[in-house]
Amino acid sequence: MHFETAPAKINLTLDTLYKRDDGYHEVSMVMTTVDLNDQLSFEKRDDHKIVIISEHQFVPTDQRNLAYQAAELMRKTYRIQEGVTITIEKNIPIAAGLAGGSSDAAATFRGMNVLFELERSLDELAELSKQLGSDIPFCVYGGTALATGRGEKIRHLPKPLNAWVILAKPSISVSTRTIYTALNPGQQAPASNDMAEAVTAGDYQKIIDTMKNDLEVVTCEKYPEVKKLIDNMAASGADKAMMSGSGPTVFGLVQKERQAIHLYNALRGCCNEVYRVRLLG
Ligand SMILES: C[C@](O)(CO)[C@H](O)COP(=O)(O)OP(=O)(O)OC[C@H]1O[C@@H](n2ccc(N)nc2=O)[C@H](O)[C@@H]1O
Ligand SMILES: Nc1ncnc2c1ncn2[C@@H]1O[C@H](COP(=O)(O)OP(=O)(O)OP(=O)(O)O)[C@@H](O)[C@H]1O
Repeated sequence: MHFETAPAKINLTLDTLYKRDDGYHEVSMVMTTVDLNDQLSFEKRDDHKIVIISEHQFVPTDQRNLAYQAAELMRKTYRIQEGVTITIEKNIPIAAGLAGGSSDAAATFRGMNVLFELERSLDELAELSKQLGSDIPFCVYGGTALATGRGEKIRHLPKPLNAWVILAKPSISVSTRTIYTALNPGQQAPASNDMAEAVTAGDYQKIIDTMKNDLEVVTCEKYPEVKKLIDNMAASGADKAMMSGSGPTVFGLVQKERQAIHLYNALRGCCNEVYRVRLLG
């Protein structure tokens, strides 16, 4: 039996540069992990099957699960004969913009690497993983990174300084594809290089001043409750409130624990799913 932790990620920046010929968007973004984690366990089986176990009612346990797809790809690539049982304890909200499924897939690449004693590098696993999703290579490494291309090219950054993150998820699900499809890219000046500098310098104020997400305007137009939540979080004392990924989760950053408790309690009044976590990066 082997265990892996799969953390959620937030985007500190998300610049959309242009639409590419392959249908994806060229992006530049700074991503960092937070301590809201799924827990996965991996156990060998004799019968060649990939079995996903999850008690969460909305987590698919068949081929639609990204962890299943990762296990299948690992088996094919490294000619693994045995099967695997993957148990997923789901704590990251689903379809939330927090890369929950991508992080489970990434944990499966790492977990099977250990379980079957493959001794492959994280670089090799990240390279393999990109065929399943743009966010997965980042999740293979975790930490903090500047991601470019369609999100799969990773430049590691140092851990950002300590900060509290309040996450609030409205009770709607947002399709990443739908949001990218409605996007008009390249409308705002890119901020990710400045964010990479701010993170490297450990400059909290510059991090706050540089945060931006080009997908926010698209999601807010379709779902006005997301915009309301961002405004509510800012009014309740977040140093900066912004949407993560394609949404609908909104997060606010603060530095002091008492501010974090205050913000958490304020948000609990208007939103069912609220989490108080820390930057892990
Ligand atoms: C919104 C983010 O989560 C920010 O980190 C990512 O950009 C999305 O990453 P992801 O969920 O891993 O996305 P994928 O599974 O690769 O792609 C889902 C859909 O999003 C769109 N997509 C995704 C990434 C990208 N750079 N450009 C795109 O246009 C494509 O329509 C694609 O069909
Ligand atoms: N392991 C998994 N956990 C959760 N959802 C999964 C998983 N595998 C596949 N899915 C499917 O993927 C869809 C998106 O879920 P996920 O939680 O990964 O979204 P997300 O956090 O918005 O992802 P991203 O931020 O990468 O766009 C869900 O509708 C779900 O059916």
